[in-house]
Amino acid sequence: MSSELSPTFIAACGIVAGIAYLFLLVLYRLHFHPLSSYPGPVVARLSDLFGAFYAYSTSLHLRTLKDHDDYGTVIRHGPNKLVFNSARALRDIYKNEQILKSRAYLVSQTAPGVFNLFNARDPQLHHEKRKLAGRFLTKKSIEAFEPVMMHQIDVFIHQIASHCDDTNVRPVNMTPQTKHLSIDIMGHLLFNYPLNLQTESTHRHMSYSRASFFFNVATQVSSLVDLRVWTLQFLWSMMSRKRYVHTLENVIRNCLSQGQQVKHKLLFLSAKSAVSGDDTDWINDVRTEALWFMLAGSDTTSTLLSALSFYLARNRRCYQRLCKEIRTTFNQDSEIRSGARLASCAYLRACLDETLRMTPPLPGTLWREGISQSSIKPLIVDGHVIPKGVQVGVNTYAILHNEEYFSEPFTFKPERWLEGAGPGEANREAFAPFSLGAHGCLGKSMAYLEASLTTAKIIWHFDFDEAPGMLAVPGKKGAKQQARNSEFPIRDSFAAVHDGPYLNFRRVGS
Ligand code: HEM
Repeated sequence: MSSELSPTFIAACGIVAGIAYLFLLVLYRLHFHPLSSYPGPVVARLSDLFGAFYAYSTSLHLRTLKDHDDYGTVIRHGPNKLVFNSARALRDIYKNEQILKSRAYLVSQTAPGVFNLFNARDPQLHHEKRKLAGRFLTKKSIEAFEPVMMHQIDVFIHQIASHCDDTNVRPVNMTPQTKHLSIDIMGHLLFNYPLNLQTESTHRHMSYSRASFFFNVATQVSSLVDLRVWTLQFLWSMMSRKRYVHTLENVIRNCLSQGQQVKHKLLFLSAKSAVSGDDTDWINDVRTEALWFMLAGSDTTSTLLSALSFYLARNRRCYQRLCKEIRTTFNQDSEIRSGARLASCAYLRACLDETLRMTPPLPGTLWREGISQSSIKPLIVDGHVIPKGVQVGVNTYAILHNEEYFSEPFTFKPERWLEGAGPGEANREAFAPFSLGAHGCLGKSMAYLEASLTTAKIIWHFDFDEAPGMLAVPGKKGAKQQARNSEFPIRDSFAAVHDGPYLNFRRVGS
């Protein structure tokens, strides 16, 4: 008899060992894991692939809302993940110095050891980067930038006007229109560079980046970070990254060739001070920052503007009230700018906030985890002691539809944001579409200004309503559910993805 084991025997042992391992893992995760007492879908309690699947199908926000309805305020949405649905958890997680962005954010690294503002987890490094970038988003800097932004908004108004002259009335698809506007504005903010998506087709590929989709799928499986190959550099080289990155690189090189003054403008994206035209490291550094900055500042504002136009087209009472406010506050187009008059438009601000509530541009769960060294003080979220290594978060879409904080959450009611709104008043403590704390949105003031000016100008120049039969409803199950609830249909790709609405515009008084 041969002493060697047969390959069949080895394979059989391997299979048995594999099955035994899986069986023990299932047993452990369901019954002995520190989070085993938390409710949630069985598949989510067993594997991160649950989140990855729903992220892939771009409906994770809807699934999370449903799971809160089915299982309660705190749910287990991965073997090591808890999602909360309370205002207290928002504060405990996002305004907590003991908490960092989850390691999962590192999937957006383009090379080991290279970090940008978005994925810098080290508090010191993040603070330094935020300080550099923040200099260009202070109140004073935004005021100085306003004329440039205004010029782009005027181009936008001109584009809409070209759709409604007497001989050529065509519906406007607000999604690409607002994307082109917001990317053009970001091009000027970051590089003082005219990308001109509004008027030319050359750079329009920039409005189709799939970076945030891959980021969203990958961050659901945080163990992928350990593989280090799962970086967006790798993913983008497979997908559309090349064109986007090349465009950014060309823009940066072009700016550098224009001289020292422009270099200083660009410097805010890099902590390095020595800059020369052929400094490849510096260019890579700036490019990595610029990529996420660009996405952060353009996809989001475009969602806000598209969704608001959808809600106004569908809710005519709100539309009439906003028209009255804008057309009585401003006597002419040139009066529409930042200042006391714009600030007095309380209903405009209420419409923006209600849109951000119903259609948050970043609708998902922003994962965080405790600092690993903080072993002395246990991490507590909404009264729950969080074991080490567990990721926590509040799902933005779910909390903004939580009936406890916002009555009739699927109804567009800007009035809930007005002072003295009474019993139905919105709960501001549960309102964080820009997130909170050290990693909260750096461009919040700019986003409100851009959206306020654009909306005020649209309303001042045009009347609009939805183009018959054309209002976009992408054919996804989740989107249908939203449409039933009279919501602007979005897909969750970290940043919201959408199409439409299609609107018919007429010049006021015509
Ligand atoms: C309606 C518009 C916007 C919304 C709803 C929004 C929302 C957010 C949210 C939720 C975050 C946190 C992301 C996370 O924790 O992973 C964030 C971060 C950020 N946003 Fe915005 N944003 C908007 C517009 C803008 C604009 C216009 C800019 C730039 C001009 C901008 C720049 C940034 C930056 C730089 C960060 C990273 C901050 C940090 O990590 O310290 N955002 N934004």
